[in-house]
Amino acid sequence: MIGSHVWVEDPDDAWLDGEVIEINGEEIKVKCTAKTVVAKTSNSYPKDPEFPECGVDDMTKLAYLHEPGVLQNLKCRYDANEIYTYTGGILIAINPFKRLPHLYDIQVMQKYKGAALGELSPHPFAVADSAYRQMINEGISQAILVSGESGAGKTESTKMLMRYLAYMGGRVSNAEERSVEQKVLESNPVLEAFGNAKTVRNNNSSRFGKFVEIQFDQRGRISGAAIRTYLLERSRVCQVSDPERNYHCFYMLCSARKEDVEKYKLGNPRTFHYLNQSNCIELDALNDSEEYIATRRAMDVVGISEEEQDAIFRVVAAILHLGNVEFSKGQETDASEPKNDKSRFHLKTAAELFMCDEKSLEESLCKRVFVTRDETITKALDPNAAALSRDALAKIVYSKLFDWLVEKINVAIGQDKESKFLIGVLDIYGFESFKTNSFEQFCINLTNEKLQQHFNQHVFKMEQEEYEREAIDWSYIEFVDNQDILDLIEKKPGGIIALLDEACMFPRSTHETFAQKLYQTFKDHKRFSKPKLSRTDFTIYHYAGDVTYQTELFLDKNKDYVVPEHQALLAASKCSFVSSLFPPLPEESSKSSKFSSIGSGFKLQLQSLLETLSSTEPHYVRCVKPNNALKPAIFENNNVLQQLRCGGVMEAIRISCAGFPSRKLFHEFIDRFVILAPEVRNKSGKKDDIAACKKILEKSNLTGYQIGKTKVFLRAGQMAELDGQRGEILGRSATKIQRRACTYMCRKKFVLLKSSATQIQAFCRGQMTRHLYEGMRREAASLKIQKYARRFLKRKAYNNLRFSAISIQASLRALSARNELRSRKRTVAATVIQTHCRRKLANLRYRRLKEAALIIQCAVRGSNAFGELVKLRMAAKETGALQDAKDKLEKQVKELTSSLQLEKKLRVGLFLITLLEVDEFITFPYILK
Ligand SMILES: Nc1ncnc2c1ncn2[C@@H]1O[C@H](COP(=O)(O)OP(=O)(O)OP(=O)(O)O)[C@@H](O)[C@H]1O
Repeated sequence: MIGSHVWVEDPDDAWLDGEVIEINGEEIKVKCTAKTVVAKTSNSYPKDPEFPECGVDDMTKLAYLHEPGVLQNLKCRYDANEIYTYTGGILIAINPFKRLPHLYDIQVMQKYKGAALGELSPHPFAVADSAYRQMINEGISQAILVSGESGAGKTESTKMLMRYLAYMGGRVSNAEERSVEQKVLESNPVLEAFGNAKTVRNNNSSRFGKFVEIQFDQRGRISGAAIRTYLLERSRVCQVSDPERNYHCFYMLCSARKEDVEKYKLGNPRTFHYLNQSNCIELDALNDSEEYIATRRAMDVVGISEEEQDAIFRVVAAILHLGNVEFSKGQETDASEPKNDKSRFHLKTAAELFMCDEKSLEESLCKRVFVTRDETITKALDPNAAALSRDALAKIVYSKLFDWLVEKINVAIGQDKESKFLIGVLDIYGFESFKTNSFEQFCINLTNEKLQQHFNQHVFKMEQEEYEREAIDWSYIEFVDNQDILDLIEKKPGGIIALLDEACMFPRSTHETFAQKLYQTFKDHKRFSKPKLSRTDFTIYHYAGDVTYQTELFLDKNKDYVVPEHQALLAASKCSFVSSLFPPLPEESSKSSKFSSIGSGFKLQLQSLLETLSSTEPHYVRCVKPNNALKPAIFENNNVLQQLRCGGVMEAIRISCAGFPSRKLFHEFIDRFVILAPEVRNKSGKKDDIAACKKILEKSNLTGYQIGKTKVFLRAGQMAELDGQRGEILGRSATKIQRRACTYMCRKKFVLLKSSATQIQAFCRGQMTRHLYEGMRREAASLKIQKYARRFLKRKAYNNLRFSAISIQASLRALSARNELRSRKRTVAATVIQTHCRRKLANLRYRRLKEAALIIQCAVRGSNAFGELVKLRMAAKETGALQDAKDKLEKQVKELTSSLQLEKKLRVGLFLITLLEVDEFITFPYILK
């Protein structure tokens, strides 16, 4: 319809959404954001107008379930850092390529503990929890299969699953002895150092498959564990393409502490042929010297002794030196010998490190011994063959070393043979299709075909078989069965592996003859083809896509036999560790064919793995790599879609939604959901069971379910719906029980508190009364004391006052007596003084009077004399008798005054002068003489 919104296919972006602007018969024109696209109506899908902004956490909840809808959902969740999404029971994990620590901390684990799958956001913890609970509740072993292409995040997801299982089933370990789960988790760095390498697809790619089996005891506690590894990529030891790296341990050892580097005669990794074939030596995010220390620490933890560690790294160093031994033509025809001194040095060092004989090492590389019925022939190898022999030795030693490590870790962890259940976690390489695909890809893809079949069987095939068995009404759901591909590869006789083994056993076979044989045998097989332009390649139409394999190295890589010369050489090593890697072969196998097939061995390993898996309840985690740049926040639609298709996720969604993904046996169903219709309880018999199930389903208002012969079949989401209703009722009941329990407990507490309170009160009151009484007593006592004190004080004050009064009186009396005495004395004294004074005054007056009388007398006499004098003077003057008169006067004055004091003399003088107006000049000299 014009104006409606649809999804249309696009070669670049897989799916584009836009508005229909034109319809021409079978074709529609759609206006998308960046361009206008013309597409077939059949290739377009309607867009959900009410698509939730943050998507849905389970694809089966999508209203419009189609490829673009799934993609849109994953993309919008990925953009919001929601990297996990369910597809029914499958967990899709999209690699965030950035750390999201908040998703994995201990609080998150606590949250997921016991929560039903789907109750919380999708998470590996939820998958692990569901597996753990199923194991405990139903007593069935579980398996969690983690798959995805290289770099999709399988190993990281596996670590999360293991951490959660360790959290749930872990024991409290003491400080000295580490628990099983700790040992399992701590063995990771060792396995990663020796089994991981940088590839184009992943900087820390596991180059081996891993199945960790965690064993539990009856009580659900971890009691043991075992690690099984699959098909380590051996060729990497001697062949590295740019920009990849060899196994991490080689670079770590070259960056080890100085004394180790010197001990193993190592140095710059670029000087070693096995490392310098690629330009990539260092990794940004990986510090090799720190990793070396971490690896040694992890080795300590898993119980690898110091001597063993030394031997392990000696072997690693020996491999590097071995790789530097080059060969040139020897003196004999077709013979070879170490090329130069440098090669000889490395050969000698390798022999020293392996602790074997140098000459024997050289011979084991440059010669082959053939034992025929009649004689033993020694054949020299040409330089090329010698180099191949050298590489074969390096590879076999490394792979034996890796196997030894795995075995050692297993011994250190310890298995519980008595264990009742297990949870296996499978972290195995995903489907691979490169430009050149060799034997490794062939084996890896076989694994994925096998696992896909397991998945098919579980999700689809068993589903359909069950529907038929249960005789329920279902429309036939087609699914892609890959049994024919498995037959093509592993059928015995006649499958590709069988033909390869055959070719390996015929000395004259080459990869060309092998390819021809394949073409002949499978020319009509619909899953096999011969590429037109190639004479030795073959293509298999795998479930996940077509892969063309190059057969060149198939024969070599399939041969898993230790060259007897190498075996003999290293078995004779003086180092017990090295010789233990090559224990003597049993008589039989050394006599019979030296060949054993890696392909067949691997096939058997897979068979055993699948047997284990089929005895477990599987859970699936599909890891998806959103881009090839290994960068965060880039979501490449085409890339993701391809992986979803390969992982069978799209098919699973389709089937899951179309069929009945949830089912339960009647009694299980009733046990679980009887709470929804309690009235059906206590009825027995099959008929009753069916009626009870129907009743429960009716009451829960579900439609579209089916009742089989023994089970109830539910459509996608219905189990969750029932669980939700059950949860609600249980929740309500729990609240009721809680309420009762709370009331009971509160009451009990209350009564206890009340009686305690009464007791306390009584006690307090008693105490208080006593205190009061004592207080009062104390008060009374204090009043008495006060009274006495007051009395005492009053008395004391009275006494003081009395005493003071007496003393004052006494002192006053004394004072007045004294004063009286004094006044009397003073009166007497005054009288005496008065008398004395009067006497003195009288005396004085008398004297003065006397003096005055005298003076007056004098004066009178003087004036008389003076008068006489004046008369005399005048007479003298007249008579001349003045002088006589004068003398006379003077004499008289002298006489008069001589007895006088100076003052009186002066007064007389003055008197004379003033009264008598005597010339002072005359008077004074006389007077004063
Ligand atoms: N959940 C995650 N959170 C953060 N980073 C992750 C997560 N999952 C994966 N990665 C990143 O992606 C890288 C590749 O992941 P991982 O090694 O688990 O891939 P893989 O699928 O095991 O690859 P291979 O098959 O090559 O071993 C990790 O080194 C890590 O950087």
